[in-house]
Amino acid sequence: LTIERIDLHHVRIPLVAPFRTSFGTSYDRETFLLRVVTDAAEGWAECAAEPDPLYSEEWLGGCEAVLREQLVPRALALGKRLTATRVATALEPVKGNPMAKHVLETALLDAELRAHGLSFGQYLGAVRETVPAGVSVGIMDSLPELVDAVRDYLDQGYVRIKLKIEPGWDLEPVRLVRETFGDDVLLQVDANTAYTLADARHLARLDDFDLLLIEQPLPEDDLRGHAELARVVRTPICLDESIRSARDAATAIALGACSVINVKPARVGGYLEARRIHDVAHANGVPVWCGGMLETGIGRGPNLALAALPGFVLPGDTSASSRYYRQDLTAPFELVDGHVAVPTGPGIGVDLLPDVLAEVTVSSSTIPV
Ligand SMILES: CC(=O)N[C@@H](Cc1ccc2ccccc2c1)C(=O)O
Ligand SMILES: [Mg+2]
Repeated sequence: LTIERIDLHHVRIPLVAPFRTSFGTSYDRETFLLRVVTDAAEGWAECAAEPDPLYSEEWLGGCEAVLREQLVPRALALGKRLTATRVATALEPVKGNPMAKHVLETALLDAELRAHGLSFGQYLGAVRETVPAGVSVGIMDSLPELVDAVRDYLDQGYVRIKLKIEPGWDLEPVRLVRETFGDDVLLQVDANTAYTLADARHLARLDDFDLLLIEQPLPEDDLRGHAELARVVRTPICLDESIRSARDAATAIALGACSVINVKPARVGGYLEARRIHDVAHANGVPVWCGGMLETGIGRGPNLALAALPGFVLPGDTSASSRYYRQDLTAPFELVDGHVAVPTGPGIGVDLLPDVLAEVTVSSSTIPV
């Protein structure tokens, strides 16, 4: 492939409802889409970062700068030899910055696969045509509002409920959801690093509620703490922010820091590394599931292809478009009998709706190639 043009489309899309986590509240999704025009086809990808570095150390301004100054020049240096796999290798000398790497690698992979008429599912090794969808429920202003939200999602058919928790909003909401909706609902929690090892005995009280897992209770760099916690808490520990690579996955598994992994391509630098994490976990008998970052259809499409790999045995956060957006940037992903269909078209298998993109675009810019 030869890169002919790269442009960024900064978008701001209102969320259907505020989304509150232990690290903040979002009222709309602000991000950029990267379009790469090559001699063979065009590719698109969505940056998962937010305006502020609260989920991880990356943020939109930083992603754009590192793409312009570091990543795109290294991809261009490949000239005609450029392929998505070669770009992934060319970007390795650049430390960190996985979300910035993910958006460039994914756009190039989209272009490459479209040129070959291959879908992400075919390329990654999908074994299913639909995947069961879970839903991530934010921290609410009151318990009744939480119950209403969970009831609505269950009525829509979501097969798993994930509750965001933080100190002061954990045991009560979990107990109320369990009491209200019964023991059969698949239920898990996500703390986004909000606790410390000093909270171990408190977190162990969640064992009464038969949760599938407790996601990222401790800081992302506290593998030892998660391993200690796993000795006190019976509920399986799942890591999200702590796992940046297949090597991190191997380390966390070996240390007993987790027994489930939330795989997010944007957090690990792209789909190639995400598949390696799947392979490492699968080889160790550790279940994985596909996490989400409030993606529009541009990011949701390839995530669904990943979620269809054999080791993705737990419902992911691959919710329908309507979970976050009244109007998605692509044809909406719908929940049908608790499942969402894996795109079958070439590349990411979705196409932007130009008028919707125009409506939510704040600005566009070009990266010199
Ligand atoms: C679906 C889900 O819970 N995702 C992340 C948290 C997250 C990620 C990115 C976000 C961007 C804007 C607002 C909230 C966000 C929450 C998680 O699993 O930890
Ligand atoms: Mg998480």
